[in-house]
Amino acid sequence: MASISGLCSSSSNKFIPKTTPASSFSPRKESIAFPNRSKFVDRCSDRALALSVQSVARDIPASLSKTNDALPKEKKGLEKDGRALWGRYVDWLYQHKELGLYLDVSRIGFTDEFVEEMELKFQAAFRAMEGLEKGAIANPDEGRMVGHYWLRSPKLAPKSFLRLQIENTLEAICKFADDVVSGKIKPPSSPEGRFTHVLSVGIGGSALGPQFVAEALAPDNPPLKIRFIDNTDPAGIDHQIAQLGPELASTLVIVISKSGGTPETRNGLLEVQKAFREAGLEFAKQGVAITQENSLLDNTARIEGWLARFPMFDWVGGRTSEMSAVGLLPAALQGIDIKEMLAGAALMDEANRTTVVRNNPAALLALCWYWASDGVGSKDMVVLPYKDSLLLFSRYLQQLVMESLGKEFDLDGNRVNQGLTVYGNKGSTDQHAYIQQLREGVHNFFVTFIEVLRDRPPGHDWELEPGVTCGDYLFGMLQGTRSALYANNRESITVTVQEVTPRSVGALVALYERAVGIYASLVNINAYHQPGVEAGKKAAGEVLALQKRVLAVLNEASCKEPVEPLTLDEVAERCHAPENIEMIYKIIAHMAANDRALIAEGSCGSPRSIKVFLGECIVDDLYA
Ligand SMILES: O=P(O)(O)OC[C@H]1O[C@](O)(CO)[C@@H](O)[C@@H]1O
Repeated sequence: MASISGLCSSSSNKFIPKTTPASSFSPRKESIAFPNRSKFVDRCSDRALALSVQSVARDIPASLSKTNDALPKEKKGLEKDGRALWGRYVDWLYQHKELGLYLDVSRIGFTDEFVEEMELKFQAAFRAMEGLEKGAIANPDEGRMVGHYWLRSPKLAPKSFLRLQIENTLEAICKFADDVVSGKIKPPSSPEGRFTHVLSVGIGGSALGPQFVAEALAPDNPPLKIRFIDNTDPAGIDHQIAQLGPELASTLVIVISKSGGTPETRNGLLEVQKAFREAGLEFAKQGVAITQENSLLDNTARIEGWLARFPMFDWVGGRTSEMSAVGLLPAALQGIDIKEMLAGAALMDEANRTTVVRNNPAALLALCWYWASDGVGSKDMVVLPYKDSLLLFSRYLQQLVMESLGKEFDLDGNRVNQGLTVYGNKGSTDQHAYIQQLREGVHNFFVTFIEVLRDRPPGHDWELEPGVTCGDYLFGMLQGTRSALYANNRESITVTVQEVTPRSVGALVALYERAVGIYASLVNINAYHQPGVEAGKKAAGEVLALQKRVLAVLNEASCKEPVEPLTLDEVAERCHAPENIEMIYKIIAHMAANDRALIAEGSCGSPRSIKVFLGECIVDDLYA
C-alpha cells in the first residue's frame, strides 16, 4: 500500500542524478553532458549525435541544398550543409542538466538578424511575465491575477494568505489521497472495503491535464484506476458507468469544474448520481468536488454533504490547472508522485526566468513558433511524441495553446485573429497515417518531436535483431522522419527527456505553459481569457430554450380534441421564431430519433411534408 510519503514525496528520481545547478546552462561554453553518461554513452555520445547528423546529410538531395523555391523569400536558405548544421545544433542546443531535458531548435531556420530583431519584444515579454508572477492583473478582461506558477513555488505568491492556501491545499490533497489509498477512508458499501476506482467528471482544462498525466504516469497497477466522463454524450457516459459495473460501489467520483456551472459537467454528475441511485448507493459518501469556493458545485457538494471538497483558485485558469487540485488529486490517487511533478515544474519555471533568450527554453520555443508561423499562426504545430505514454500530450497542448492564443483582438483592441493550430498523435504510428502529407503535401506546419531517450526500464531490453532493439527502431523512425522532413524544408523542434517521470512531465507542462505566455506577449494578446467559447455556449443555451418552446407549442396542439398535427411552418410561427425553422426541424428530427413522445408524419427527407404532434398530452406546465 502506498504511503503518504510514497504518493507525495519529493525525493529526486533515481534516473536523474543531480549534477550541477539548473541555472548553469550554456551549451556553447561546455561539452554536452548527458546524465548517467557512462550508461548512455552509446546512445548519447557526441559521436552518436554526429552520426545522426551525417544521416541527415545523406538524406538531402543535392538539388534541395541549393534552392528552396517553395519557401517565402525570408525563409529561403535552410541550412543543409552537414557540418554547418552540426554547428547550429551545438550552438543552439538548450540543456537543463538537472531535469535531463534538451531543446533542439536547430531545424527551425531563424536567422541571427531575426533573433536580434525580436530581442526588444522578448525583453518586454519577460517584464510582463515578471509582473504576472508578482501578482499583476495579467488577465485584464476578467480582472484576474494569473498565478499557476505559484502552485509549484508557493513562496512566490504575492500575498502570504495565497501561499498558505496553496500549501494547505497540497497538504489536504496528500492526506486525503493517502487515507483513500490506505483504506482509512472507505466507500460505505463496497465488498472490497476500499476505493478501487476514480471516476473523474469534468471537461476542457478540468479533464485534459488529468487525462494526459494518467496516460503518461499511472503505474500498470495503480492503487485506484481512473476513468473519465468528459462530455455530455449519453452513450459515452453509459459506457463509462457500464465498464465500472459493480465496482461503482468502490468508485470515488471526483467532479471537477472551476466555474462549477459547466453544463456538460453538471450533466455528467446528474447521470452518475442517477446510476448511484439505481444501484442503491449513496453518492454523497463517494463524491468529491474540486471547484471555486461558493460555486454552484461547491454549494451542492456542501449542502449534500459530499465526502470532500478541494478548492480551485480564482487566479488559476482551467487550462493551466494541472498543478492545482485539478491535476494533483487524481494523480495522487493513482500513486503518482505529485511532489515530483511540482518539483519538475518548479525547476522548469526557474530556468524560464532568465532573460537571455537562448538560455530560456520557453522563450526559445516562442521564438521558433513566431518564426515558423510568421507570428500570425500561418503554420500549424504538429506535436509528435515518440512514446505511447505521451499520446495525450498533443491533445492537452491543443487546449493550452489554442484556447490561449486563438484570439480575435489584441490587447490594444485591434482585430488580429491570432492563433496557433495544434494537432498530433504519436510517432511512429503517424508515419503510417499523415506523415506522407507532411513530407510531400501542403507545407502548412512545423513539427515538434518529443523524444524520450530511455526505451524501457533497465533490465527489460533485448535485441530483436543482432545489435538492434525495438526501441532502436522507434529512435530510428524519429530521426529518419526529422531528417526526411527537414530535407524537404519542413522545420522541426525536438524536445528530449531522459524518460517519462513525474518530474519530466511536470517540466513539460511548465515549459509549454510559459512558452504560451511569452508568445502571447510577443503577439500582444491576452492568453488567459476565452471569450470565444462563450458564443458557442450561449448558442447551445438558445437551442435548448427553443426546444422547450417547441415542446410547449406541440403540447398545446396535442391537448386539443382532436389532436392538431402541425407543419414545421406552423410550429415555427407559434414559437414566434419563423427565422429558426431549420433549427426547429433539427430539434424535431433529433427528438423523433430518440423515441421522445413525439410523432412526426411525413418523410424526414422532405421536411416541408412533415406534420408533428405529441403522443400524449401533458396537462401540467412541464414545458411552459
Ligand atoms: O472548469 P470549468 O469551469 O467547468 O470549465 C471547463 C472548461 O471550459 C472552458 O471555460 C471553456 O472551454 C475552459 O477554459 C475550461 O477549462
